[in-house]
Amino acid sequence: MPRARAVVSLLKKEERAGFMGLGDYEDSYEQDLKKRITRIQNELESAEKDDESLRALRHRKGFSLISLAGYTNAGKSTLFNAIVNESVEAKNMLFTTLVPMTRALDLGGRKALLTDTVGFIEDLPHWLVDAFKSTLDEIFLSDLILLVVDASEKPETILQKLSTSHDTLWDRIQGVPIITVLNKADLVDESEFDAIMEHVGYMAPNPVFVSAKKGTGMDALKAEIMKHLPPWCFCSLSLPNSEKGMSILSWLYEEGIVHRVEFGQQILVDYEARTEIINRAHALLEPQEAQRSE
Ligand SMILES: Nc1nc2c(ncn2[C@@H]2O[C@H](COP(=O)(O)OP(=O)(O)OP(=O)(O)O)[C@@H](O)[C@H]2O)c(=O)[nH]1
Ligand SMILES: [Mg+2]
Repeated sequence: MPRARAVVSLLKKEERAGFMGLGDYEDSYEQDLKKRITRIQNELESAEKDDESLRALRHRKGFSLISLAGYTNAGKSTLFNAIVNESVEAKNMLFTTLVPMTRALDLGGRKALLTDTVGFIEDLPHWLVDAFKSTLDEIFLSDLILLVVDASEKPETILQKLSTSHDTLWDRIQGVPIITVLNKADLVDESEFDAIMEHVGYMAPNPVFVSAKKGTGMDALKAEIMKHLPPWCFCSLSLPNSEKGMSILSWLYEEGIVHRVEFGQQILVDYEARTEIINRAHALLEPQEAQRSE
């Protein structure tokens, strides 16, 4: 926040020509930058407040975190709304109140937090880059990044933006998978598709074409998301047929996908969940109670 505030005051001071050595400043660009700074300030403010609680909740609850990243105007917010409208929202309303641009979704039984972020802008002055970078933390914490690109731009521009986005993300994400989403497919015709694929092929081998505005390509995108979520493991567990066993079972229903339950002297349950959930379920049982096979 103090940094963002300094950024605003710096900008105010420097509103005259010659700012950043770029000569005359166009009004619209200046306005755009100011609006962006206000948004970054808001993001910083909410990020500071929510970061810890979000991270803690996410880990405790076994959520996967998916972030929308990309240049400004690529259509991230439109895509965010399209995905949210098409998906079942997870019942955990806590997240919606905690973080305005994050929604808890239920993707075929897998719970995910989808977060919209502020877009990259070209030629950010270096002192602003620092302030901006902290808003990227949301992206760096992700399990999966949807890198949204405006496919209606020239193939050269698409490639250049993809490349800059990768450079920005690469150092910090350490192997987090990136799905390239070529948005605004409704503005692209057949021959342009081919030109885009030729240009971006090596950088984005399996891009998904969507139109966030028209809602097309969403099934393919969801399938791609499911494919890239952190792996879950199958596990069979034998629980005591007791109050404790029942409460672990209901916890498993909440945290994972329960495929089969058989009630007898023991409760036999086949389920699927993140490894940390499987380990916790196991740890909740006394050694003699647990019989696990994976
Ligand atoms: N034709 C078309 N326009 C789209 C599509 N998706 C988004 N747009 C338009 O593109 C513009 C930018 O969309 P946003 O969703 O605000 O873009 P953003 O990436 O969130 O931008 P920032 O928040 O500034 O980073 C808006 O005018 C949208 O209506 C699409 O699939 N097709
Ligand atoms: Mg947006």
